[in-house]
Amino acid sequence: MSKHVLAQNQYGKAENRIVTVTRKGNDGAWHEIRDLNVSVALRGEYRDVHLTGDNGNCLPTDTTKNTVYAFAKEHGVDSPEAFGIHLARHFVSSQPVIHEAQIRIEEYAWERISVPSRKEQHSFARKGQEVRTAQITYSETTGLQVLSGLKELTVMNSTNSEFHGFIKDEYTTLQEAYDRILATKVTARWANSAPAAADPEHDWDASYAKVRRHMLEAFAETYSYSLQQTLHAMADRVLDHVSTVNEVRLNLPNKHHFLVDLEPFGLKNDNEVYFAADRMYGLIEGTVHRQGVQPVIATSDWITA
Ligand SMILES: O=c1[nH]c(=O)c2[nH]c(=O)[nH]c2[nH]1
Repeated sequence: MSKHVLAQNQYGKAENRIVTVTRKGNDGAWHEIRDLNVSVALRGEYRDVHLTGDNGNCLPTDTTKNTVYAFAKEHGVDSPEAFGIHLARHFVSSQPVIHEAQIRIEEYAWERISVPSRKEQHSFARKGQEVRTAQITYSETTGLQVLSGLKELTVMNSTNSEFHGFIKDEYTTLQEAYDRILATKVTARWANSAPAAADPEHDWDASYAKVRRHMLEAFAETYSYSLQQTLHAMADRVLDHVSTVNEVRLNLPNKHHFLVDLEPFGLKNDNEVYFAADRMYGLIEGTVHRQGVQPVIATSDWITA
């Protein structure tokens, strides 16, 4: 027996990253997403667990994690508050040794990328995190070089993404995917032409907005067989539509969303509940430029998801 006093204690699985996709409309083509970070803390009769090694009162943190995902399917996520109330009540009412449950939730806000030509809506951009960048170099010999860009622009397609037909060697375990979430945090740089850089009337805000719009529309409209293909489509679209841009470089971390297996709880996961992994991640990088133009954007920057 310890001569010291065990005071406040609590435990549970923290930071369960969960994305839900709800399909609406007759054909289910209108998607709504919720993106949550859910932490569970349980308080109750845990003296023995701490003092004697008897785990008879211990509901595993792994179970609390499973409960979060199963409840997202069973009850849906109407709001962080309603979802948290379901969970907190459940833990306290289902186990006599649990006297209090605290659920902490962060919700990340997304806005729809509206593509006027399209009725299905499954493309989103994370709100309010994007950073615009610019790098200007002036040399006596070579003149002005203006690189524009953005970073921290997180986007998601909740369907229209597949990945299959890849090499399978003795270490390959990845399953082929025929309907997956495609999400990435875009870092983009683009090189502006010398005449644009030298033009005192050049409207930099307008060209930024135009590049951004074409990248987002290409992301939303491309039916993707790989993030590499999406990367190329985004850069290509910018070069097609913005004549003052000569080169586009994109760094696209593949922000993986894994379908949660709900079968052990008797629930079918019809592409509705995902685990949003923050690492490790695939990192897809590439430059696309106009014919005859020498690429100038550095390829060695260290970009993280
Ligand atoms: O779009 C993708 N490109 C890849 O190269 C890749 N590799 C992987 O495991 N998943 C994916 N997805």
